[in-house]
Formats: sequence, C-alpha cells, structure tokens
Amino acid sequence: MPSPRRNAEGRPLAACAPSSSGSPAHGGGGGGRFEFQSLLSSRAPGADPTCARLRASESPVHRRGSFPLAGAGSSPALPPPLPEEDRMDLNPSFLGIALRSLLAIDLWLSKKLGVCAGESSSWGSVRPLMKLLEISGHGIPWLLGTLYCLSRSDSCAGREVLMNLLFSLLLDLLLVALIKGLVRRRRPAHNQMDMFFTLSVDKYSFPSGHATRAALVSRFILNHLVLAIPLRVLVVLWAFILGLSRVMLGRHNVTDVAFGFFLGYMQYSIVDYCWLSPHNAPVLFVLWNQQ
Ligand SMILES: CC(C)=CCC/C(C)=C/CC/C(C)=C/COP(=O)(O)O
Repeated sequence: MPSPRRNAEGRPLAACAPSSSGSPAHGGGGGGRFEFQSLLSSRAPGADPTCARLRASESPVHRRGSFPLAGAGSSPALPPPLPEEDRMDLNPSFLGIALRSLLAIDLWLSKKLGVCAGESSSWGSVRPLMKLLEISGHGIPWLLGTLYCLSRSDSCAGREVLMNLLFSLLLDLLLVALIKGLVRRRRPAHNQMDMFFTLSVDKYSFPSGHATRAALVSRFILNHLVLAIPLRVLVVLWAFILGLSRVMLGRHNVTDVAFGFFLGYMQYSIVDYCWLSPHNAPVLFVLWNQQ
C-alpha cells in the first residue's frame, strides 16, 4: 500500500492536497527548501481547519447513525482522537501563517521585480548596467582597493581607518558565508548563475552579500569620510540601487536583500564597537608599518 504523502516537516498531507513537488514554481526544488511547497501543504484543504471541519462532517464516521456502535442500543462511539502531529498541522500558529504569507509575498514580488533576470526579460537591455553595478559591490574590488589604499597611505589616521575597513570587509565575508551555509536558501529559479568570482556558499541567496557590503561600506564611509552632501546622497543611493539590482537581476528575493541591509548595518555597529587602534591592537599596526 503506498505510504501517504508528507509535508516538509514529515507530517502526512491530506488527500486533497495538490501535488507540488518539482514544479518550477518552487524555485527548481532542492533538499529542505522552505518555499511555496510548504506554503501549499499548510494551506492545502487537508491542512486548513475549515476544510478539515467540512471533511470531518462529510466523513462516514461523523454522519449521524453511521458510527460503528459501541453496543446495541448504546450511544454512538466517538471517533478516535487525531494524532498529536496532525492536530498541530490543523492549528497553524499565527506566527507560522504570518511567515508563510510573508514568504509568498516575497516570492511573488521578487519574481515580478526580476525584470533583468535574462537577456530576453522585459528590461533585458539594462542587464549589462546592472552587472556593472554588481561588480561595484563585489568583495574582490573592495578588498583589493582597501589593501592598495593601505599600502599607499602615509598618515596614521588614514591607516587606522583603512585597517578597520579591511577588518569590516573580512568580518562581512565571514558572517555572510556562515549564514548562507546555515540557511541554505537557493537562489531564485529565474537567476542565471553567471556571477563573477564566487565562493561555494554563493550558490545560496540568504542573505545578499552585496546588500550587506553596501550597507556596511556606505555606513562606514558616511562616518569616516568628510563628504559634501551631494556625495553623501550618492553613497546612500548607490547602496539602495545595488540592493534593488540584486532582485532585478534575479539573483535574490526581496527578503535576502532586506535582511542583507539589516545585517550590514549591524555589522558596522560591531566594527565601531571593536574599533582597532594602535592602543588596543598595537601588534597589527606595528606589523603593517614594518611592511
Ligand atoms: C579573501 C576572500 C575569501 C575573498 C573572497 C571574495 C569573494 C569571492 C567574495 C564573493 C562575493 C560575492 C560574489 C558575493 C555574493 O553576493 P550576493 O549578493 O549574490 O550574495
């Protein structure tokens, strides 16, 4: 006898749940993915409390007079209670519903905004410009640029700021790689994996490394460079457009970028708190000065 279909948590799906595995709507599939599939399974009629009530009332065991009788002339026997895990499925928590709704909106909006995901997309002609923007937020140019400026800097204050920028960029790479490896959310199905120089964890999309870098670097620049107002506005605009371009290119969902901005912003607070100076990290500065 075929075993019943189960949802992402391994709980049995009701018979009226639509079959959803392997559909392109689920982003190409992948082990443990928490996307439309779990959304459908929890909203499937079998998991919906209203539907469950309806089905229960249609069920032969619930029909008046059709219960198996406990004994001749006695009252009808009660149906056996549902197993614990089924009861949990029939009563999804408010948080669960809110998260699943957010996820559905996220996937829908990200697909709608992915207008440069391919050359044939509606804004396909802007794709080269978006890819240029992608390079402006890539880790390699930022790391190499900071190292180059450090090697050319002849003031103590300049070296201190650059040393901290280098520390920020490395911390960012580490944290993003760690979270991507833990969360393992696949990139959107409409993404073309044609990015310049990626690490193995970059097959995952949560959070967006470009968004974390954009928020971190722009906050760093605004706090440590004396810039005229128009240039400050330009820095903020760059960060915002870079984040938006990740979704337009189809690289990310909106929540990857939103969380990336949040993480980058918080990373700057960490850097600011642990600010490296010749007083608290003399070895670093002495070593660099000997270069
Ligand atoms: C020192 C070291 C390990 C440098 C690696 C720099 C590097 C390859 C960074 C990857 C940058 C990248 C492609 C991030 C992915 O950004 P998303 O916005 O697509 O998450």
